[in-house]
Amino acid sequence: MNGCGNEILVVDLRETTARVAAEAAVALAAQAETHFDQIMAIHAPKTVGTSAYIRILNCDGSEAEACGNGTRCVVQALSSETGETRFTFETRAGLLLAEEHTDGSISVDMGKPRFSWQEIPLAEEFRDTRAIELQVGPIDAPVLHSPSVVSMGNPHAIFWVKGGVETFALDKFGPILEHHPLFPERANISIAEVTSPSALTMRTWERGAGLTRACGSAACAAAVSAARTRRTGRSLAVTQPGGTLQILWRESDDHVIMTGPAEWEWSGRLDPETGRFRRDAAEELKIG
Ligand SMILES: N[C@@H](CCC[C@H](N)C(=O)O)C(=O)O
Repeated sequence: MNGCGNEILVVDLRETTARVAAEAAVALAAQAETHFDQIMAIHAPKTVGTSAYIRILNCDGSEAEACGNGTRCVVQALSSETGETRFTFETRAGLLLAEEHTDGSISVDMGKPRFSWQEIPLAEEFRDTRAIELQVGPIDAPVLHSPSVVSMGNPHAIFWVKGGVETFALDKFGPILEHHPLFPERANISIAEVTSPSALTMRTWERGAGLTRACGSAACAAAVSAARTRRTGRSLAVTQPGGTLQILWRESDDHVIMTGPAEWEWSGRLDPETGRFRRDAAEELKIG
């Protein structure tokens, strides 16, 4: 599947106790046909009242706490199977509520952003995480500097730019910043440009996945950071290379609501331990 071009492998493990091995994820990511940004592994619920437990893996085999685009894909896969439209998922980062609307768009309640340096986490104390001391390029003429940092369950840094997000070499400085000692759990690195009080454009170098066409949690992180730094209001259209997400940072309960599309592409059978894979004939079931 894909969510705004973020490549997602949804793996249905509800009927088994098997888990996707990190080696299997790396093997799948290495093949053109099964290359993905994240795996969303759907497991039987662990907690009464939840629809499923979701384990998220990046293409380097590491685990992530949150994946907004992948969550919309899971909603679409499960709703096309069951006809249900509202789901509560459990992840490493807690509970996520999600809903499919009648027009096919899907909203995910991504929870509350966290701003303290310990929660992001950062390796050293920063009292104000709206703009921290970190820069790329010469000390007296940095190319990028003073990112906003926030946790959306997973760690994000957003550098504010002008003149077009595509003009910055994110492929070069993304991996360096992802592994910067300031981020003990690494970080998702984005560059963002505010284009109006209710819109921004951005690109993201994802932790564990590299350059992607979209990142839902980064879109939330950028929207919240833009509002928090008074660059925009709290309801924004966030455009990434793969498409546009609508992000609302709700005043009433501090939760961030992400709304956007999900698209089914094809299905197959997978050995979660080895990553061995066989694509289904077109007429076979999508999931299950
Ligand atoms: N593509 C995702 C984010 C996936 C996880 C991220 N790479 C991490 O390790 O934190 C999204 O849509 O949110």
